[in-house]
Amino acid sequence: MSLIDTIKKTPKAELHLHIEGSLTPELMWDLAAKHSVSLPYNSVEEIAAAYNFSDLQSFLDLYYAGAGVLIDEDDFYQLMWAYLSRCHEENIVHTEIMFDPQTHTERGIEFATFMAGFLRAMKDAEEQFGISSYLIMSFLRHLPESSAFATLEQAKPYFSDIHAVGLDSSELGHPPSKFERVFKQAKQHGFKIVAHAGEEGPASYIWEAINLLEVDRIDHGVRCQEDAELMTYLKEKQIPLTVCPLSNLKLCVIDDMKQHNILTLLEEGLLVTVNSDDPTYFGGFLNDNFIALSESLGINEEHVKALAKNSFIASFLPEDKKRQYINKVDDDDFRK
Ligand SMILES: Nc1ncnc2[nH]cnc12
Ligand SMILES: [Zn+2]
Repeated sequence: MSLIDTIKKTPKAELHLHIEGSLTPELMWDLAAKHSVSLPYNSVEEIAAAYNFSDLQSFLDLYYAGAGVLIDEDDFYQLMWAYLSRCHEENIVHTEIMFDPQTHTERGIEFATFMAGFLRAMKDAEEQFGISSYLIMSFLRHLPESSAFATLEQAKPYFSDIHAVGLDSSELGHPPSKFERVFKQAKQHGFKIVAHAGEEGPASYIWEAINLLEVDRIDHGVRCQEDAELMTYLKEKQIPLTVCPLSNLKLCVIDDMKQHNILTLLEEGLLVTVNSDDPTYFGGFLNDNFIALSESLGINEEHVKALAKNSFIASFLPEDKKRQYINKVDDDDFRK
């Protein structure tokens, strides 16, 4: 079997995916027409052609504008359903999905509207495809701490539907320490904790995420290599990094995929996983990220299996489920 077939057929979990970043240009176009939202584009092709970014902020500006077409419950259903259908095609059997409540509540959309759409699609995907999915509620770090506290409060009726809280948006100038008190409260409510750190920001932000937010995983974390002590710590504690190769390339964190450090980190013994981040903006879903690594870094079947196993180890699934999936990665029967 070719490596591409192995990539496609291997059961995988995805742990770093922003649902708003899976909005296709086609769905954006259709929903804009449905709600008479004006877009600064004249066609689906023009939307796709606009996706050239110089850094994280240049992407975020388009990403938040694009989310403006998501208005009613069915829009959020369609968004989630499209992503989970793609998971089914890609053999993603479990996914932990970030959503940004403030992107919607700041526009006057009710918490109940997007939660109902998301949860209905997640239930349908579980029933029709057997895909399990968890939600990660992410706070926008460019907004004040008070807004994150208000979001945590608004989420109260949905606490049992949410597995973890996270931190995303503009990293530079918004260190994890800004949200220490919110995450302390979230932890007291029993949530798992993740945070974007070390994507554009320095290694010190990764230390803050570990020491102040007490994260269970770091999202991105690729700048950890700048601090040898941090590398040793991440390895010893096996703190997972949810790495997003095509995202790093598109946002100019690296100039060339050949420079990506994911293979070095894997071979050094860090618990790294492959993820798509915002697949429709960055030119590829999960399997495309694996394929990019095979083309540029020459990853082989053993690497693919190790990365797929890591995705389950690093997930928030119960231990027995993790074990079942890890065994399945080694079980050649899934390829037949
Ligand atoms: N790659 C990324 N970094 C920070 N915030 C994000 N929100 C969506 N994608 C993001
Ligand atoms: Zn992200």
